[in-house]
Amino acid sequence: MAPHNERPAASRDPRPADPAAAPGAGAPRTGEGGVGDDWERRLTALPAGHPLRSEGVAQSPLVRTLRGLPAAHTPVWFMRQAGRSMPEYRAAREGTGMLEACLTPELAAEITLQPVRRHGVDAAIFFSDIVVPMKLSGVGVDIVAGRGPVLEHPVRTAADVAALPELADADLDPIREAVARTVAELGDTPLIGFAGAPFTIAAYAVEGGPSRDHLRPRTMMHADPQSWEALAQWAARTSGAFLRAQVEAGASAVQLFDSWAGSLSLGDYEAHVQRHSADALAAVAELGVPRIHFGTGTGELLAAMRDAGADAVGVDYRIPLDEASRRLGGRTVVQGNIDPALLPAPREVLHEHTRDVLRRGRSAPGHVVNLGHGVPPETDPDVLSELVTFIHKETR
Ligand SMILES: Cc1c2[nH]c(c1CCC(=O)O)Cc1[nH]c(c(CCC(=O)O)c1C)Cc1[nH]c(c(CCC(=O)O)c1C)Cc1[nH]c(c(C)c1CCC(=O)O)C2
Repeated sequence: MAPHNERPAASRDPRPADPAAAPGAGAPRTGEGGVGDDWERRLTALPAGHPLRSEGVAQSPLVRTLRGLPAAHTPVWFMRQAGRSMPEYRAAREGTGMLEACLTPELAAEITLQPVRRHGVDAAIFFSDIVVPMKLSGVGVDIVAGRGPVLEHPVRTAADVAALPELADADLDPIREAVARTVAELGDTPLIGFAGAPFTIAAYAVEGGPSRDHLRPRTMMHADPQSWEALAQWAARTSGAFLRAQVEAGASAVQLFDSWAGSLSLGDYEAHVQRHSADALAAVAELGVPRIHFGTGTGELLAAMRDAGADAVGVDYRIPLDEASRRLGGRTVVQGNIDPALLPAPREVLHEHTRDVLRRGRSAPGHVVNLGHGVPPETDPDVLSELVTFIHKETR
């Protein structure tokens, strides 16, 4: 790997940078997990030959930043970077259903690699979907184009919950194979694995499909707390196993997507949701990979989401990163939060907004640039490539 220019972007880290330092060599910033945690100790459970054990991936801007260490530049990747905005994605997906594509290892690996090749982003995100582990366990679910996940039978009663099939370890083999194929091509670029958080998974299960306010799962947690508990535990086990399979096969970081947690009050989040997300994140704790926790509309939940066991918190476009960092006590790495609405704006407008995001991100102990939510399908892919170059130039 080329030696890194170790000058921190905005001298936000007063410690001298040492490019030869082993992971975890930095002085701890906090004593309770998150930034500055004892990474080296946490690596011991990772399989031999794992990419995170290589110098290239361990010293990559994404991994260093998520660990709270200074990096060569501010890393950037985009949620939904693999998808309909790219002509090569549309070509690869031609005639293949979404879930079928996710479960064809060669195709899933190829699609995962496409945005890394095209945009030069600092991470790949595994091409799959939050409902894939549900599908692999045997639940009747499909992804309907333009709509999202739809279940054959919504899960609404104690009997529905009791009938949910358990995911078997061997069910995850196509995931392991796709991840292994992907990391074999990625070199020093880390792969981010992901899963849906229990609330977001349960929201699809109880509603039976996409919904706006997620009323049914929110009703269930109060009206039938036992069923809610059993459903959320099932979702945490299933998502946890999905995360673990990706990490063991080669993912070097993970993101838990609680996309719909923004419909919850802080009280409901703490009483009925947080411990289940903590269980999902705990499934990879001993493997030592950095963990990102993301939701939309979750400005009130940021600290609670961090406390579920995350090293970094993803922030949507609704609150600025300096305010997010303040709510996190200034001790947690943040990810975000370019407003996807600005992608088609004139270049100077997008650049000014991006500079503002970078400036505000400097108030946190680390900043990974992302969008506030996924790449809209109609995005001009050249805008994303140019944005990556711009961010790297601004922060080198
Ligand atoms: C809520 C959610 C889902 N899936 C996901 C979430 C959490 C993130 C978020 O909040 O957006 C997660 C997801 N889905 C997909 C990825 C792949 C990696 C990446 O980010 O590049 C990831 C991380 C691929 C996908 N997942 C889906 C697509 C589009 C399918 C297609 O190309 O036909 C992709 C690329 C389908 C999907 N799957 C889901 C929805 C709402 C949709 C959109 C339906 C549509 O508009 O057609 C459920």
